[in-house]
Amino acid sequence: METVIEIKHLEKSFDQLAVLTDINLKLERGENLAILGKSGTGKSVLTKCIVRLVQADKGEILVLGNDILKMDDEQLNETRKKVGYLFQGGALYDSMTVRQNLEFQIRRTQMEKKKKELRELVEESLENVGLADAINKMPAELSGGMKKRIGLARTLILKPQIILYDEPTTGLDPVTSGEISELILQVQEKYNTSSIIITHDMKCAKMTANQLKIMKDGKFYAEGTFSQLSESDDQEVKAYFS
Ligand SMILES: Nc1ncnc2c1ncn2[C@@H]1O[C@H](COP(=O)(O)OP(=O)(O)OP(=O)(O)O)[C@@H](O)[C@H]1O
Repeated sequence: METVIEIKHLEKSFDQLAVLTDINLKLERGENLAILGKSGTGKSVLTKCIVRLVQADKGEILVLGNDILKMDDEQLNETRKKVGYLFQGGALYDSMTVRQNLEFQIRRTQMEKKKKELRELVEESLENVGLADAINKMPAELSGGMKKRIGLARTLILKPQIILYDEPTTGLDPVTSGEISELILQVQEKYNTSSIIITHDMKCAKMTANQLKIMKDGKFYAEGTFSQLSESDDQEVKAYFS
């Protein structure tokens, strides 16, 4: 097995607020890890630390073998190309068509591509999420579920080795949530990506994750597979499965 992310004793505070107190985790290649936890426990802060959108205070964050906290800007940019981050709202640019949103992702990372190659990449990533027809639409014309799919297509276009999903199914109806979870699985199988999935959606965790961790007071309180945790006698853990 190859470890793609390893975090050791990560700490992060904002002024007096200690958000992450002692985070330790390992993510292996091809594995999906779901992180559960009450609102405000620091799940988003943790994923942002992994790509240094938030600067950690202490600890080690090894991404593909290198410590993200010690990288210069160039190394950080290179690493960020390999780590896709799917934000909660999909974060599409409203004034751009779907095609332009996807092309911009490539331009932003200064990857040189010929026009034909760029067109093919855009089309392929839209096909991957089942939305080839939406290529000329504006984000305002898309439903919430479609926006999430396009957000994922935009992440996939860079062919990341790791994907960080921040609440990929929040705000969606159960059927569409199921479709997004199915898509997360398909991506993992097709590209052998490794993912961290922050979610409140237990169905999503059950469908997608090889391992689950429950966060509480800035650290992981419990961990295991879905079936292991679902059989736990601990009241705090049980609460997630009731
Ligand atoms: N840039 C920031 N500056 C100050 N405080 C912050 C910042 N970012 C996050 N926080 C605080 O850190 C805590 C954890 O926030 P975070 O968004 O990680 O929670 P979460 O577990 O992802 O919650 P949710 O499930 O509701 O999305 C919150 O108290 C939040 O107010």
